[in-house]
Amino acid sequence: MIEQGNLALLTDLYEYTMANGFQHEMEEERGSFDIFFRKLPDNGRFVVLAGIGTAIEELQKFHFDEEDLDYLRGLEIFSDKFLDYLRNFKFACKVSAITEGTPVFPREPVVTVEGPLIQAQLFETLLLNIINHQTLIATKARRIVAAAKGRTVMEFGARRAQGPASAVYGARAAVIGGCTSTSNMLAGQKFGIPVAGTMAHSWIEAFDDELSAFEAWGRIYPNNCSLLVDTYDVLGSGVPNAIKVFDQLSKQGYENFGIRIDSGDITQLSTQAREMLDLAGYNKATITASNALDEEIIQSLMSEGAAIDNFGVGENLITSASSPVLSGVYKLGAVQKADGRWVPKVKVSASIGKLTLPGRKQVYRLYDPRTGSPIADLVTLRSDDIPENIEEMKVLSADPEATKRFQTLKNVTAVTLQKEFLNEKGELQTELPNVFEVQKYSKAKLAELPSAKKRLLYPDEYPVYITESLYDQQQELIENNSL
Ligand SMILES: Nc1ncnc2c1ncn2[C@@H]1O[C@H](COP(=O)(O)OP(=O)(O)OP(=O)(O)O)[C@@H](O)[C@H]1O
Ligand SMILES: O=P(O)(O)OC[C@H]1O[C@H](OP(=O)(O)OP(=O)(O)O)[C@H](O)[C@@H]1O
Ligand SMILES: O=C(O)c1cccnc1
Repeated sequence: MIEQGNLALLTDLYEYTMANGFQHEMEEERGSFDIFFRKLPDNGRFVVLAGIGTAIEELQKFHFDEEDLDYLRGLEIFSDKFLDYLRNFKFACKVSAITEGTPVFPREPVVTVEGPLIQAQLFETLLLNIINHQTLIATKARRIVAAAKGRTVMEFGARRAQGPASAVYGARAAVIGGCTSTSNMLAGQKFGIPVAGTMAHSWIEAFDDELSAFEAWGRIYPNNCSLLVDTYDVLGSGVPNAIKVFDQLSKQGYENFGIRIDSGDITQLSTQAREMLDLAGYNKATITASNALDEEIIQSLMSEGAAIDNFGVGENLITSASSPVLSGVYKLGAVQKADGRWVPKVKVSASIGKLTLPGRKQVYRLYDPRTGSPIADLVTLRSDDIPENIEEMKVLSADPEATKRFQTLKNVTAVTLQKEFLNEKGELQTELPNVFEVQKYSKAKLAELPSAKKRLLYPDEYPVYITESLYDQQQELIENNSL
C-alpha cells in the first residue's frame, strides 16, 4: 500500500463529484486554494510544518490506472468526458509552500495550490491527509526532543502506529521533529534514516537464563552490544549480568556497550545502574530508557536527574497521543474567471473563528533587525507591495476574535516564506531536501524563536498579522454577503 505510488483515489468522493461538476459548469475557471491550521495540538503556539516533500512527490505521481477508471466508471456518476479527462490527466497546478520544517502559525497559508478548479479540488483530501499527519507527528517529536535536552530520541513506534503508512511516514516526521533514528526498517530504507535498536524481552526469555542470553548477544554483536536489563531484576541481575558480558567483550578489545531499562522507576533504576556501570569502569556505556515515555515523563526524569543517554519513544510519539488531531484545512481563496480576472472568495460561517482570508496570498516572517529574532508573521495579498525593510505599517491581527486587532509595525525586516515548488507543468522548481536536511533547517528556524514561544506549558503567543488591504477585502466580501 505504501509503495503503490498511486494515491489518486485516496480522497473523499465529494472531491470527484465536485471536479466532475466543475468540468460541466466552470471548465475554464481556475482556483487558488490554501492550506492553513487553526487550532494547534497540545495548546502549542506553532506546528513544525512537515509532509511537504511527500506531498510534492505524490502530486508528481498523480495519475489514473485503468483499474481506477473502471472503478470510477462503475460508480455511474461521472460523465465520459470527465473520465477521459482523468485518463489523460496532465498536472496543471502551481504549488507553492513554506519550506518543510519551518515552525508555522495559525491562519497563515502554508501551502497554496493554483490551477484549474477541476484539478485543484481533487487534491484537497490527499494533501490534507499527508500534511496534517506529518505536521502533527513532527510537532509532537519536537516537544519530546525539547524535553530530552540534547539526549537522543529514538523513534520506536511502528508497532503502535495507526497502520503501516502512519508508521513509515510518522517515522519520517519524527526525524523532522528531531529524532535521530528509527527502529522502523521500512522508514530506514525509504528515507535513509539510521535504524537503531536493542532487543526484546523474548530474546532473554528464550534462553535458560539471563546471562546466557546476554553472552550469546555479545558473541553475535560484539561491536555494539546493548542489553535489555529489566526482564527479571534490573539492579539484582540485569546490570550485574550485563557487566559480566562487557568484561568479557572488553578483554577482546570491544568498547561499545549499553543497557536499556523498560520498566519501573526510571530515575532510580538509571542512577543506580549508572553508578554500577561507572564503578565497573564502563562510564561510556550508554543507558537507554523506554516505556510509554512522552515529553512530560521525560521532563520529570530530567528534573529528577535520571542518568539517561537515549530515550526510545514509541506509542505517545507516533500517535501524538496527548493531542491526536491536527485539523488543517484547504480553503478556496480566489477564483480566476475565463477572462483572466481573479475574484477573491471568503467563507463566512456561524463561528467567526472560521472566517477565511480571501484572495491570492503570500506570507512573510518579520524580523527585528537589531536582535535577528522573528517578532511576527504577516499574511498579505500577492498584490500588496511589501518592502524588505518595513519602516512603518498598520496591520491587523489575523485572528478575527482577537480583542486588540490593530497594530503598527515599525522597522522590521520581511522575509518571504512561501516559494514555488511545482510550476504549472508539474516541474519541480525547488529541490526537495532529504529528511536530515529538513531536520537541520527546522532546528535553525526553531532556534530563531524566543524561548517563551517554544516552552511546552502555556507558551507565549506569536502574532500573525494581515495587511489592511487583505482585511478590507475580507470585510467588503462579508458586507456584500460574498456574492
Ligand atoms: N521517575 C519517573 N517519573 C515519572 N514517570 C516515570 C518515572 N519512571 C517511570 N515512569 C513512567 O511511569 C509509567 C508507568 O511505569 P511502570 O513501570 O509502572 O509501567 P508499566 O507499563 O505498568 O510497567 P511494565 O512495563 O513493567 O508493565 C511509564 O510511562 C514510565 O515511563
Ligand atoms: O512504550 P513505547 O513508547 O511505545 O516504546 C516501545 C515499547 O515497545 C516495546 O514494548 P513491548 O511491545 O514489548 O511491550 P511492553 O509494553 O510489554 O514492554 C518496548 O519494550 C517499549 O516499551
Ligand atoms: O530496539 C528496541 O529496543 C525497540 C524497538 C521497538 C520497540 N521497542 C524497543
